Amino acid sequence: MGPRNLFLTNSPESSNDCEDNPTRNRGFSKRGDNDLDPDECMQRTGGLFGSRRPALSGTGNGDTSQSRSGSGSERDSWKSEAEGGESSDTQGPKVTYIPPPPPEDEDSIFAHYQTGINFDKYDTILVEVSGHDAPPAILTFEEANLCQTLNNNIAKAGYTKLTPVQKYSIPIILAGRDLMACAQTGSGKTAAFLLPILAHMMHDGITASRFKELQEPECLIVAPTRELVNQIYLEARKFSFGTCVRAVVIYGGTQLGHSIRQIVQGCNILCATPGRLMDIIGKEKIGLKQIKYLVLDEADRMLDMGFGPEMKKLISCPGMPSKEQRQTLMFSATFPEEIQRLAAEFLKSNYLFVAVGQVGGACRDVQQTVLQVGQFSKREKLVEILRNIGDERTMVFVETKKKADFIATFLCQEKISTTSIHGDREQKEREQALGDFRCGKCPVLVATSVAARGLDIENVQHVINFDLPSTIDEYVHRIGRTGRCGNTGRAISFFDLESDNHLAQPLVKVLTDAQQDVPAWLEEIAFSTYIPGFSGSTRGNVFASVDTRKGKSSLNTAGFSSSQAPNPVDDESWD
Ligand SMILES: Nc1ncnc2c1ncn2[C@@H]1O[C@H](COP(=O)(O)OP(=O)(O)OP(=O)(O)O)[C@@H](O)[C@H]1O
Repeated sequence: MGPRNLFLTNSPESSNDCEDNPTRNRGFSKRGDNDLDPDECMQRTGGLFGSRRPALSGTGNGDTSQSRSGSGSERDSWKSEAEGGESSDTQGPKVTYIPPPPPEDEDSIFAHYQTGINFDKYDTILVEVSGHDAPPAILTFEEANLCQTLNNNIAKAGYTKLTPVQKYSIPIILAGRDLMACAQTGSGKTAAFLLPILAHMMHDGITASRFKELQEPECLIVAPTRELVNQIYLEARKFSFGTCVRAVVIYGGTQLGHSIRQIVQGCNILCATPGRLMDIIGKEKIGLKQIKYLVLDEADRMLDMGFGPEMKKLISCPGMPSKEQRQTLMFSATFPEEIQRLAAEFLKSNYLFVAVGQVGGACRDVQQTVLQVGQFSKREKLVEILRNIGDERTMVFVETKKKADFIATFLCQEKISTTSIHGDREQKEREQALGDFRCGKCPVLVATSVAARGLDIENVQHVINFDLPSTIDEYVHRIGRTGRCGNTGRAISFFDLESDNHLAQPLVKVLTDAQQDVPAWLEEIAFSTYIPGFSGSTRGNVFASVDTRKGKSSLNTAGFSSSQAPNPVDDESWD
């Protein structure tokens, strides 16, 4: 395959890219910049430079002919989005992108990949449920007593056996309880909340219909990135196939009018990114009165200081039922303890906490390797590894959007077929990039943290951390793009002694807990880098972090959490 998707980075704007400035990356800026989902914010005000960047030249398939949006504006708060956001004619160019409609044919709707050789090993993972009066786990789909249509859809999706998080979460949700669930990446958390919610809706009936002027969905699912929210929507659409439940997705970077048109056609399950959701609420295009189920996927991310304020605004929006009157469900693979405490504000006091294996632990089906590679040797090493890998699908994570462009360009020049995804690309380009990667047209995807969480892409065999992320939780999510659903995968991380030492200790712990080899040099750095309160190796401690209501104060696998860790350079850690 020839080189594709060259994204040149030598425009004056990109060399001045403010988001590479560390002080702008953590939501502390004096300007009140809020480091929210650039997905949501960046295209609204036209960027720091007042307008979108000019089109960048490219080669290959020509999909770079789109102009790229500016970057600085992505720090704007949701309020300014809602007030003067995409829909505003006065601020920045209008977003006109209308995503292609989802597939209509049954084969595409139910297309799925095979579970891997380690799927059955899920059964050996320890599960802890805390909180009072938890209903017993179920062992089979039949025990869930779902309606025939749902059972048919489950079968068509290729699900024959429940994963642990499903065994425990489904009866809890069916019993009407609030839930915080933590389970390893790729272990089926999406179906764990979708199936029981759909079962409730089928049982209780739905009120929203296309004939109503104001759409009032019964279920609201929020997630941090556009691609993830779209993926959840496709899952909701799959499981609700043949029912009268209608799922809708709305996200930034697309035409606002398109989002509204989707909603007015009827909306029972609304999947949304926070910025677009607040826009639509602000425009009174949906009512929240009927919300019975509120789901925060990647909940720790949704509650951290990037999205947390928006989520608080969401639950205090006019019409939103109080936590006593709705069912609130939170899912993630990582759940720092201080975020768990914040979550209490959203949940009934008797919520249940399900921990499948180690909270924040890495998936054991991913073989993890950490290499000591200095900044200036990284490119050479990357090419060497990619040449060995051949055409196997690989995600390469870097720390900044600018670097994503740069590395993608570099790999294309090296004749390695590469595409890229990050928050400065137009939504159309992002979707094209993901599509090219999914179908194998471009086996290498260079990504920022925007692609770290939730994305479920078949056959990703390798994850390479060209740059390590600033937090260990982010590391766990990134490497979780491979080794999904019982399949095996490999993760290789470049550890730079100049910048990554703060990660040594939590990294050793994550490796140890996942029964991976720990390089002696890494252990040495870990021991010499003191982190107050870090409990060191806890191989024997299966639940290093648990339900915070138990009053334990041990750190989770992270040692750091996303809200407290130093975040020196990761310009999309808040995406
Ligand atoms: N019981 C099951 N049987 C077979 N496949 C399943 C089952 N449950 C989920 N899957 C499949 O496993 C894959 C991973 O599921 P999902 O994306 O929900 O994982 P996740 O736990 O949410 O991961 P992440 O933490 O990365 O968001 C999906 O392709 C999904 O369709």
